[in-house]
Amino acid sequence: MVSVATMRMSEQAAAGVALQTGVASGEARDPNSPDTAVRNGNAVPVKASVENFSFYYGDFKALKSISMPVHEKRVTALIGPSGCGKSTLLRTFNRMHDLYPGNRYEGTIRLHPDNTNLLDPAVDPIEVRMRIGMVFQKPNPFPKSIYENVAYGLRIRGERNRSVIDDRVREALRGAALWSEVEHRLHDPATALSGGQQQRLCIARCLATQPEVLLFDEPTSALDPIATASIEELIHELRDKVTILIVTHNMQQAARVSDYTAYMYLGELMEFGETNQIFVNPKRKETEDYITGRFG
Ligand SMILES: Nc1ncnc2c1ncn2[C@@H]1O[C@H](COP(=O)(O)OP(=O)(O)OP(=O)(O)O)[C@@H](O)[C@H]1O
Repeated sequence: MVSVATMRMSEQAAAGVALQTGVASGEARDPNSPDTAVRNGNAVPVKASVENFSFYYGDFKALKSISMPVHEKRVTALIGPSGCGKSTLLRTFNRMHDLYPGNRYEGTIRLHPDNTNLLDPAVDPIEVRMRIGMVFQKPNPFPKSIYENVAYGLRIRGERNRSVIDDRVREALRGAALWSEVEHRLHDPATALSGGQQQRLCIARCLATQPEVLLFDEPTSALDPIATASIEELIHELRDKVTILIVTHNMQQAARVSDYTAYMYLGELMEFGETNQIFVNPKRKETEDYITGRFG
């Protein structure tokens, strides 16, 4: 991720700003495997591979032959101008498009290590959503207590043991950096929380079922700067535990929180790379124009 993103990219480069990147650590698999990518000299496993993926809303082709890796326990940002297909791609990961008739997938999205094609009609979308959680733009807690919001997914999975549920709820609220603020009011309605707390509750709700991937669709666009900073900090902490994909309109946020960035335009993937490379030394002029605010 990039620690300084407020200067124009060309100024950053000229000033020789040393941009900090998350350094891949020793969890590497075989570097020659197609499921790994070499980063900073270390192999980073791939959690999901998007392969030649296209998506149609009826006759409209919204995504065109996208291929990219999603690295394990890293944050990947999807950026690009309005309508380029960021949300369409993100929502594909938990098969949200299945809910509407006329939508059509082509190509594959494979989840590793089991190589499951998430788009295979034989793969149950409910099972996909257990493995891949989603946090939306606006916090959307259920009209239930704080505790029940987090316990919900566990109960759906059939967990009945009260002490197991208690432990998992506590662990998920801790994981979402909310525990200390709610431990004495677990049975209050979730709607009594502030917007930022509600968003962290929605993150805890996802974490309770221990997903492998978390999808964030502009998770801070409805929040004030302080709540935004706490969600960004949380995303930074969560990347040790879970693979994250985030859609954001905010270039500085993409630079701050992500390890990898995908720049999309008109349904195509224009450029994918490490975030510091994309922000400091993009290969394509279109990417540079977007990142520097000359376009979009
Ligand atoms: N339900 C739908 N039916 C038909 N077309 C759609 C539908 N949803 C999105 N589109 C179209 O698909 C394209 C990609 O939309 P998408 O919402 O994925 O873009 P985006 O990059 O996330 O945009 P934004 O940043 O404005 O949210 C756009 O041309 C949009 O108009």
